[in-house]
Amino acid sequence: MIPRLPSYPMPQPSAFPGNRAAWTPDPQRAALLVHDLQSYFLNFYDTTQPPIPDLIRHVQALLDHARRAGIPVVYTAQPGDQTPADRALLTDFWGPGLRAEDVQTRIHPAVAPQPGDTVLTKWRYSAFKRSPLEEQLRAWGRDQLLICGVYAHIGCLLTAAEAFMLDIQAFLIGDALADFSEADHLQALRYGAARCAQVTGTAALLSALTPAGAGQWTPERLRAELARHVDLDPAELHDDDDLLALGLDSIRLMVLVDTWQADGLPVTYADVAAAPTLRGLLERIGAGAPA
Ligand SMILES: O=C(O)C1=CC=C[C@H](O)[C@H]1O
Ligand SMILES: CC(=O)C(=O)O
Repeated sequence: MIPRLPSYPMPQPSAFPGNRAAWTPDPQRAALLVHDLQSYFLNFYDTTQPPIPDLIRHVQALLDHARRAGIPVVYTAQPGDQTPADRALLTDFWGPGLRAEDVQTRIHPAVAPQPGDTVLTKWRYSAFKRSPLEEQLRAWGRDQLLICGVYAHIGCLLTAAEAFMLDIQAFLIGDALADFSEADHLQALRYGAARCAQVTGTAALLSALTPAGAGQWTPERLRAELARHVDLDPAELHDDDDLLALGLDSIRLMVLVDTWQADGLPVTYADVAAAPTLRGLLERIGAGAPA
């Protein structure tokens, strides 16, 4: 009952509507919602064509950052073979829905849940309906919901609207959504920005979620700082050298971790002790492999 969905260019932040609210995403208040990115819903697109590759790439970036920053990740996924009683009026609009086959119900493998993520069963357009989402957010002490996934003008927008009515600040990540058409996508963003949500883009959101000091710890600065503490010239410190074996003592390591944490880096002493190399540290803070 869902039509074949056309390719259209992923809306760019320059085309996003102006926001009525002025909410600031906060890594201590936010949870990331990956909305219904199941193969069933994506397979109505040619997933090799826009907007899907951008959608997947942006959701991957959001997931990587959220998991590194300790922002809870929540997925919603509809069950297959829903009974008529469970599905109720959805059947009148969308037919019987997903079959209970992994090839339909699975979250797209490129953005699959990982240990520590939360996966909620989705029963209605809004992710809050017949779900513990609200209770879970309250339990986490989080009142911001960062929304990505499909479909923008249906479940993503209505979840944002219900969040708004629950006094939860909803952020529609405009270039990490997909919809039935470009017009539907843009209309969802316009409605959200004007009535119930903050519209943002992936890059701007990730920047806003990255504490100010974090960007100061470039790979080069980290290499120089670590080399200094093991009496080496930076060029002599190799990416996979064991820093503890080179003489970095535990007290010094704790001081370094305190400094990095104060600058907003999502790194703990245990992280470094588990992978005491420059490469391990850079991967942990999301700076990728050393230059
Ligand atoms: O089959 C369904 O349940 C649906 C199809 C398309 C969009 C709706 O949000 C979803 O409920
Ligand atoms: C995909 C879907 O279930 C929704 O948009 O609500």
